[in-house]
Amino acid sequence: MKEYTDFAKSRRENTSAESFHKANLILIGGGSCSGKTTIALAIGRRLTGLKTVIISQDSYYKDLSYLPWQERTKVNFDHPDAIDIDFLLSDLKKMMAGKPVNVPAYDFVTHTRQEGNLCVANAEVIILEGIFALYYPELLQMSDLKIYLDSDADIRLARRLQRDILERGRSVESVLNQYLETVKPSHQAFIEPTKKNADIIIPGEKEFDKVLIMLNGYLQHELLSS
Ligand SMILES: Nc1ncnc2c1ncn2[C@@H]1O[C@H](COP(=O)(O)OP(=O)(O)O)[C@@H](O)[C@H]1O
Ligand SMILES: O=c1ccn([C@@H]2O[C@H](COP(=O)(O)O)[C@@H](O)[C@H]2O)c(=O)[nH]1
Repeated sequence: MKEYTDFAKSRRENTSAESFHKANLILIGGGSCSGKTTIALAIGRRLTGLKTVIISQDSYYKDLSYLPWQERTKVNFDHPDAIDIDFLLSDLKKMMAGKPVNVPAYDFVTHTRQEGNLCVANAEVIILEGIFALYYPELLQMSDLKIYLDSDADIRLARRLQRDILERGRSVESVLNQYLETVKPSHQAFIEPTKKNADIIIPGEKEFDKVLIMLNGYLQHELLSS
């Protein structure tokens, strides 16, 4: 489960649900293990004065509980059809209108989605991170800022090997097979091309300090002065 943080006392906490202003949506796309979650959390921590929520697009993977186990493992999770985009858009629209939403929880071991325990309400800034965050046109249209994390494929694979074995119950063999069969070709076909939809492209292998100072200045100016 990714983090929800009420980073600061809301500047609009006395505002009634009916008169709630539209929340701002920041999209963070890029390849698997490019650093999307890391920078989302860092941006969120710096957005003082705004009630910020971080949503992982991974929470909206389609629930494969209807498939036999062997069939589930053959699914291409790096194809845009693997995401339940209608469900994600519906939840995001509610969140942006200030309405309460229970974000689902996705289990990478069983490839199933359950009811989650992350409840979002009255968010002022929504940060959505995911490999397809910059893919779907309707999502792009709803957003206020689009960021792409750009990391070399070999760095991403090294990070993914470590992460998937430690956190997602995979073996070295399964990570490498999945990478060569679906992750790498789908990255080239569907994810890398979304870079052109970004407002900012951030190198995902360096320290983010300078980028965060610049982004924070921009966001504080844009969001707090609106
Ligand atoms: N700029 C960076 N420098 C070094 N390690 C990083 C950097 N960004 C992310 N990582 C590490 O890479 C791994 C994957 O990062 P994460 O943010 O979870 O990627 P994503 O959300 O894109 O899949 C994590 O272990 C994280 O600590
Ligand atoms: O059941 C699943 C669902 C997804 N994946 C992989 O997850 C990554 C996306 O997550 P990141 O946190 O951005 O890395 C994607 O590349 C899928 O291959 C999975 O393995 N199993």
